[in-house]
Amino acid sequence: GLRFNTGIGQHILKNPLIVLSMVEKSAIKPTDEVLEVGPGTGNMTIKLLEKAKHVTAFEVDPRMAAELEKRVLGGPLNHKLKIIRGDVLKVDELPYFDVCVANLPYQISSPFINKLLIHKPLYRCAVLMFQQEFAQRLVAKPGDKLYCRLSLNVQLYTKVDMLMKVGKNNFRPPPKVESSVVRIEPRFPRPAVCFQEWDGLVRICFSRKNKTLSAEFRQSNVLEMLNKNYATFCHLQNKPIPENFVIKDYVNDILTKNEFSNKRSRTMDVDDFLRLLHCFNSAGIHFS
Ligand SMILES: C[S@@+](CC[C@H](N)C(=O)[O-])C[C@H]1O[C@@H](n2cnc3c(N)ncnc32)[C@H](O)[C@@H]1O
Repeated sequence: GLRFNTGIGQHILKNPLIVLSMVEKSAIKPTDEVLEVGPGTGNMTIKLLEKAKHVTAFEVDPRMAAELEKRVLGGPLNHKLKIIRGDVLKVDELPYFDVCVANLPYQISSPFINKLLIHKPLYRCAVLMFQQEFAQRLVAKPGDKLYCRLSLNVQLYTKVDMLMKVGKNNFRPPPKVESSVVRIEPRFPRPAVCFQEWDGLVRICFSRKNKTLSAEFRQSNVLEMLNKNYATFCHLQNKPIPENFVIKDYVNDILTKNEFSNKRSRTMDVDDFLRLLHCFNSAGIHFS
């Protein structure tokens, strides 16, 4: 048998009920193009192929890719499968897909989510397995202990739901921590916000997340950056920087005027952050 390399997240789902449940939750139609990341030996791939029109599977381990190929070769599902041998993170853009289903290697959770967030073509949903705590951060709401920058970035572009917890003994070899499956559905229309600006703001607001916004924006490194960006902004607009301009007071005025100074980032939702970003940007304050 194959030896599993846990260094690249090889924990094979051995419980067929979990595989079936993930496939069922993804509600694949016979016309769907499916993207799978890390098919491994193909336990889930076979089920996806039975439901979908076509499956594209990225697999970085050539031994696994060979195993999967052997499994479908000569069978009725073979023509529906395209195996891409390589690292899914190394492609500039993900291929087109209607549904993405993956028992992801945990090492690539964050970078893969980021790839999904910048993926512009509209897809129906992604049903993904993560480490439990990572999944809880994705779905966390304002006030929750795990609410963080990741929650906001994901919830800006998508609606995320927790589907099920999956104990470690459903995998071979069992990982160290529990897992969870989430369902991600892109928001339509896609919010028309500059992601660099958005993420720049959220990053500052969560740098000391239990403080008030006015405290977050009193940090000298933050003020220095905003001052530099403001100078660039004025230069690009061909406007002189106002005489006696003090970034600290300017930022504080914006926060106060818009009733944000005493708010705390951990209680603010996506719409609050969008409004805050708009207040700053329309006053010439930029985060990227
Ligand atoms: C958690 S296993 C899942 C295997 C199978 N889908 C299952 O559920 O039983 C993760 C798989 O992803 C592959 N993998 C790891 N990093 C990858 C990457 N960057 N791109 C593509 N595949 C990767 C591993 O070789 C492994 O087969």
